[in-house]
Amino acid sequence: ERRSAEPFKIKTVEALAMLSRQEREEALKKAGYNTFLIDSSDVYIDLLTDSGTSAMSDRQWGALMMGDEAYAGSKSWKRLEKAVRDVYGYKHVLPTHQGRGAENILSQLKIKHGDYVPGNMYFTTTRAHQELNGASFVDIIIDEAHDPTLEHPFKGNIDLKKLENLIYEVGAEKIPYICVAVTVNMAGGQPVSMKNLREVYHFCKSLGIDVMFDATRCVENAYFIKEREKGYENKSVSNILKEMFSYSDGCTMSGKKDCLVNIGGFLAMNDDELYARSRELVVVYEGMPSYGGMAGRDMEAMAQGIYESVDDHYIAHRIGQVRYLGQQLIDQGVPIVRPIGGHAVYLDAKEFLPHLQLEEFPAQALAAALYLDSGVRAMERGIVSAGRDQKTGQHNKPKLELVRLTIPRRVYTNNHMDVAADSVLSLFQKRHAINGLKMVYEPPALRFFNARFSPV
Ligand SMILES: CC1=C(O)/C(=C\N=C(/Cc2ccc(O)c(F)c2)C(=O)O)C(COP(=O)(O)O)=CN1
Repeated sequence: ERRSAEPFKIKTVEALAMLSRQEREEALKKAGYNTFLIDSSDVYIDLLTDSGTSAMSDRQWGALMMGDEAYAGSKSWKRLEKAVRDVYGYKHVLPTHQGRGAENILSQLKIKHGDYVPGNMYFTTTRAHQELNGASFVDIIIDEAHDPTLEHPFKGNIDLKKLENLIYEVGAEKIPYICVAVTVNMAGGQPVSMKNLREVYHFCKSLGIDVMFDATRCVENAYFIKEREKGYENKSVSNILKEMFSYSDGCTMSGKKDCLVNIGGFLAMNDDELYARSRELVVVYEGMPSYGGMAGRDMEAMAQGIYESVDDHYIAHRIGQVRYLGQQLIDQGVPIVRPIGGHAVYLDAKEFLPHLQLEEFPAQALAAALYLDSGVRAMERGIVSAGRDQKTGQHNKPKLELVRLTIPRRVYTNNHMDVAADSVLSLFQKRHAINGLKMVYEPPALRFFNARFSPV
């Protein structure tokens, strides 16, 4: 089969930091063995996140010059509003500075104290806003999602039985909406099938429960439906996306991922009343409903990015590059979450470092070892990120103890993927020599951002 290449060429480059091992050791110590605290200037290949780190296109950079910075009624807002309606199909949209801006407004408007918000696996900021408004998050993802080795094509699916049980237990009136993440970040960038979206939507509507998507990586989800779900192989990604969103009442969106921008987001919905109330809160938290925490130029870039994100050649390459890295590791027997996700390759740190207890923070230790070995920066997505149980104060112990190698969009070449793969492989061969960490500073909330560790 003929090999393929990027559907774009490079026009601008940024020099990367080529540090010595000694310099990396110093940087790691300074960062308290927490990759979040390493300076970007000390990072060679930055796989911490795909959030806000993607490359913009020439048309997006050009659009910046068109930014209409009018305080009200900005032309740039009109273009962004049209792009959201065109691509996602919602009636109403409100701009926010990024995803959690939308989560804040939605949670405040929809949640009453004592409510339950079921969803397919937690996400840190999403759950934080639900809890801040008095709700309890309830995980209703299928059991398979918690097994990193299972090759289920749609691990992000919702278990309707779990949803029914929760409704039976607490009553539909205690469930203001369910949050459907497309794809599921903490499960390894795993998609939800169209069949599941359709079933969940019709079931919830029959009980008067709203369905709100966390749409952050929805184009990647659409691509997996095209690849894996019968009847969609000949549909365009933009076509599949429109159908996906028809099974929702609204969504929060972090534009920093699939919308190909460095800042931006939105809250969208079909309900007029929710829209009217959201407009008021946007003024309180984000600015006018015609800029929502973004400059006009940011809105231009995001409008253009939304259209580019559903280009079939672009998304095929994007998913293909993540798969290119993941497959190399699978071929060498390195334990990673299967199937390979849409935006990242997730190392199964529990399998990788079976000699470490969870309390020695295996994923944190592996991410630190990876940076030291090659300057590749990854993100801990395990017991540290899971934080402590609000009631017992004990560590939450998620089944998945992962190191996320997150691939920014249109930034790195496959040579960078090879460097990352070689580094992971080299550590895998010496995995027994990797020691655990102890937490020497634990912040009170969302500890993973600022916690500090030292080698045991
Ligand atoms: C599925 C989903 C996200 O992935 C997401 C963000 N994601 C990040 C950044 C991040 C966020 C929280 C962390 O604990 C973290 F360590 C990393 C990420 O890297 O994956 C947001 C929030 O969107 P905002 O970032 O635009 O506000 C909502 N929903």
